[in-house]
Amino acid sequence: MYKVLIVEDDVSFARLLSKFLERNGFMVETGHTGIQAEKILKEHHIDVMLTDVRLPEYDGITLLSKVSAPTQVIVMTGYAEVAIAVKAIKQGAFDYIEKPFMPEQILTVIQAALKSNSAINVQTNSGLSTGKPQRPFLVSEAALVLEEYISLVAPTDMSVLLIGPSGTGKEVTAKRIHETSRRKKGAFVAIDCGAIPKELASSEFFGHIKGSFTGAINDHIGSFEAAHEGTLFLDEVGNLSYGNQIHLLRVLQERKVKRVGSTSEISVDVRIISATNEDLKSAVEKGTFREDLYHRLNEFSLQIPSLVDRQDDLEALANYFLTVANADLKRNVVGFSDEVWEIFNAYGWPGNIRELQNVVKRAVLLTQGDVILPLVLPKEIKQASKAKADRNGTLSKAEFEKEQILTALKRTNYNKSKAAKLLQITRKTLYNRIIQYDLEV
Ligand SMILES: Nc1ncnc2c1ncn2[C@@H]1O[C@H](COP(=O)(O)OP(=O)(O)OP(=O)(O)O)[C@@H](O)[C@H]1O
Repeated sequence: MYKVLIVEDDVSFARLLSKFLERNGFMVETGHTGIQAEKILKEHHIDVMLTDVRLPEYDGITLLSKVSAPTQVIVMTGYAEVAIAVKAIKQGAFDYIEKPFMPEQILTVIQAALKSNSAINVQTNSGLSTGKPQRPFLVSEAALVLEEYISLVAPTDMSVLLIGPSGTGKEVTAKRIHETSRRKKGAFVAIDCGAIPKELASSEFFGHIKGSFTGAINDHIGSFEAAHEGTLFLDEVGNLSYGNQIHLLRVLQERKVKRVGSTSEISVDVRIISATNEDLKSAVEKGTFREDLYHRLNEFSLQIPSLVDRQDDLEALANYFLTVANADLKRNVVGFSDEVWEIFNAYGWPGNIRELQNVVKRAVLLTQGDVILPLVLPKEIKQASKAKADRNGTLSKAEFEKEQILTALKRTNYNKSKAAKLLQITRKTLYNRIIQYDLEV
């Protein structure tokens, strides 16, 4: 979780801002003066500092000089304090924001600051150390909405049903809910309901005692008991047999389990998160999935988007998997060529995040030089993206150029010098094109 330091002498505004950022998944520290902020900076790792310019003791610009990398600083200025904002940026602030601002505006600036930091980390990690990043910094609309829902539902004990295609990160989401819940000290136990034979499901869920059936050579703790005071993740829940659905429902109603072969009941305190990649509602209509169980599991449902529906996360995810693969394979690959990004952006990723992860790892393994080239990508990915490019062949030259410019700007976080470099044109030409195409940047 990223940590933000708010330095603001208006205590109620600081409190409001802090609550808003916490709801959006950040950890927050607050200081009301420069001296308090300095102390916090010494004691905590701060990813982003948001500071007011007008502070008691000394101002935000002086505080800026006491901050060192990798903390990014965003200065909050009053209306018409542009000169101060410019001074702040010259002295190393990442950006400034004029008060009053909309909550979404501050989120966008913080995300941009973190993104520019994560680019540095990716390079450092892939080049110099083997440390793996904790998780990628995702910025798509879909990822932000998902994060918001996770932070709302995690502190409750509601049963959550995760719905989404294979490889989209349902288990990762279930773990995040667990880790940000009050149950985080308890176990996270995952069962793949599609993988356990029907006749062993009871023993898997509820345990058994020695001798209760052929092959039961020892007492066995079931997943419910193992997840006591923690979270039980039921993957592919739609694959449970009708009989096992009845057993599961009974336990969820009574919160007690009986090991197979035993008569004594054991109380369990378990939160259930389940996942499905099929339409459970239609299974209910067809009568293959019990409606009462469906409602028990679905106190809150979350749709996990396909990778193509969160295209803005592709770059962060690919860079993240590059860093992880470098660490795993002890390699030093530094990035992807422009052609590879084009192929990645055009491809449909039917296997979603898992497929991207596998493609990047394989590419790292096959790469001889510093940069991943199309050469090391699987043929089907190149073919699919070529077909898409051919279909787009009807785009006019101007439309094509416009798209290229927008992609480059997005990829460089709207840094025009870097975008021009990427496009292999001069800054002046880029400015001319922005005016010519009336691009909002
Ligand atoms: N947000 C993420 N950040 C980093 N890695 C991720 C993220 N989401 C998914 N992954 C990776 O993608 C792979 C697939 O994720 P996961 O197993 O959670 O998907 P799933 O939807 O549960 O898949 P299935 O339906 O096939 O069980 C995993 O290796 C996981 O580590």
